[in-house]
Amino acid sequence: MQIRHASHPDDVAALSKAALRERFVADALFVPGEQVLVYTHEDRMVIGGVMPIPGAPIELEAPAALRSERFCDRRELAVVQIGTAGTVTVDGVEYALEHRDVLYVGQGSRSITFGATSAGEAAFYLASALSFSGHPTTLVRLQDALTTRTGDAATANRRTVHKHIHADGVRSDQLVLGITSLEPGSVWNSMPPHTHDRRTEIYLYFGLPEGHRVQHVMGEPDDTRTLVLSDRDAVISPSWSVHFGSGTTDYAFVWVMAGENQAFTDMDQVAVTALA
Ligand SMILES: O=C(O)C(=O)C[C@H](O)C(=O)CO
Ligand SMILES: [Zn+2]
Repeated sequence: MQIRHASHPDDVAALSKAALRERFVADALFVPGEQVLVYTHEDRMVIGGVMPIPGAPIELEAPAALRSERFCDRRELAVVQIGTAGTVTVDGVEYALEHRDVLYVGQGSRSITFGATSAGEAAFYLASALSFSGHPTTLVRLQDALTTRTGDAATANRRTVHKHIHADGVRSDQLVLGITSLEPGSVWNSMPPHTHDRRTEIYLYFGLPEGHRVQHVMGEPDDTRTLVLSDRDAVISPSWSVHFGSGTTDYAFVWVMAGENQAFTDMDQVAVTALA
């Protein structure tokens, strides 16, 4: 498991592009037949990718750095299907996840196994935070997520926000998670920009066609840096950082937060004219 240390905003200005990526970007998460995990000390979140292949299920292992017998001994976990089909079996109960379905796995779950079928690619994105309550494991299908449309085509940011795990939905201790999709012709996500000092947020961009990129903006509002991201790259936003970006075409992203509260609206918006 890769380890990313927590960061101070003053560090960011002096970092080279390569060092900025090493601190905040997680790429190559999706490797056929493997489990790839990244631990960030920002709110002790873990993200990762698991890509089983048909006939070779993968059981989630607790990396040594967690010092726990099982992954969910002290953690809750969200599993997002960004491929097309596959199964997650939690303590003997099998859940079939289609594209953009999310499985919330409660703390205390013992055995978590990822499987693929011949029906399509199984690409599971994992996001986890500390938890001690043992909330029930629950499947949230895309069509059951809380759905809102926001933004404006005139400013190229018309998008649909699906909230799968949130304060008024599936119960969790920390995780708040959803999927946002840009409409054709719209490219700017998360406008107007914002920070939320009480939560870390991680984006995983996906659905970005070959030959396209997202220019992701991070940093304190008055001292931003950009990162050019590819399909299936994740980027960690510490609580002090804005997190927005523009693609060379439309795309989608999984956003997941953990921290002090689960209040989606607890954010400090930043006027575009205040960015530097
Ligand atoms: O497009 C958006 O707006 C978002 O998806 C915003 C994220 O959900 C977010 O940053 C929540 O804090
Ligand atoms: Zn946010």
